Amino acid sequence: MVISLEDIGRRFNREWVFRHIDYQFQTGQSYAVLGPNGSGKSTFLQVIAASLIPSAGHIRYMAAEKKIEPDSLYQHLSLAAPYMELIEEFTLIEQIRFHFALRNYLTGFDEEAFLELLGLRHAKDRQIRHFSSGMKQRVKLALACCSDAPLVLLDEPTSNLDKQGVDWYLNLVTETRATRLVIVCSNQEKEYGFCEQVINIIDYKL
Ligand SMILES: Nc1ncnc2c1ncn2[C@@H]1O[C@H](COP(=O)(O)OP(=O)(O)OP(=O)(O)O)[C@@H](O)[C@H]1O
Repeated sequence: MVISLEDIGRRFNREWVFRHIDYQFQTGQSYAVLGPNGSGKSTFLQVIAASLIPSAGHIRYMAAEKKIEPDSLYQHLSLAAPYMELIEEFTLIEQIRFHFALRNYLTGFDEEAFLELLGLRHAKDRQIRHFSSGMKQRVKLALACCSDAPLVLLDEPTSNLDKQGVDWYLNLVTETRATRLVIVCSNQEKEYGFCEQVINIIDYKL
């Protein structure tokens, strides 16, 4: 997959969050989008995900040499973000089965391998609403990384994770990021150290 940004910007009312970004994202590379709180990382990720329209410029998506329209980009991406909710009424196994009824597993995964990797087998019949925030974060990350999508977007991936959870996340990404395009929004080195490319959103303020 290739994502090309041509002079894109996004503003809310009169205030530009970022402007004049020319950039190209390519499969096989991982990218970190950095910046302090409120600098615009999540806004940028939502523009990449085509859930927010850029206020200026153009964004183009290509996969397997075919153009993808922004309206159908959702079929090619998976996302884990603080503003993305799990279905609290479902048990874990219901959540997993619901998700993978709509998306395919990444090659090499099935329900058994997914449960093994998630490490929450003991809680598979517990409702998500009774999960701790760290357990929910693990579920979100595993669903995003183990879905068969060429584009993986991770916003603040280690929020609510303890040291063991951070190590688990780093293993998950290492196991699943080959041959995909991964974009991580972060302000913590521990969660993006594996990224080959870095974008500082504060470089695009004016
Ligand atoms: N829907 C919206 N309407 C108006 N302003 C918004 C909206 N969404 C975000 N903003 C503003 O855009 C700016 C960037 O916010 P954003 O959430 O993208 O930052 P961030 O870098 O992801 O922050 P954090 O690290 O705290 O998550 C902030 O000033 C925020 O108030």
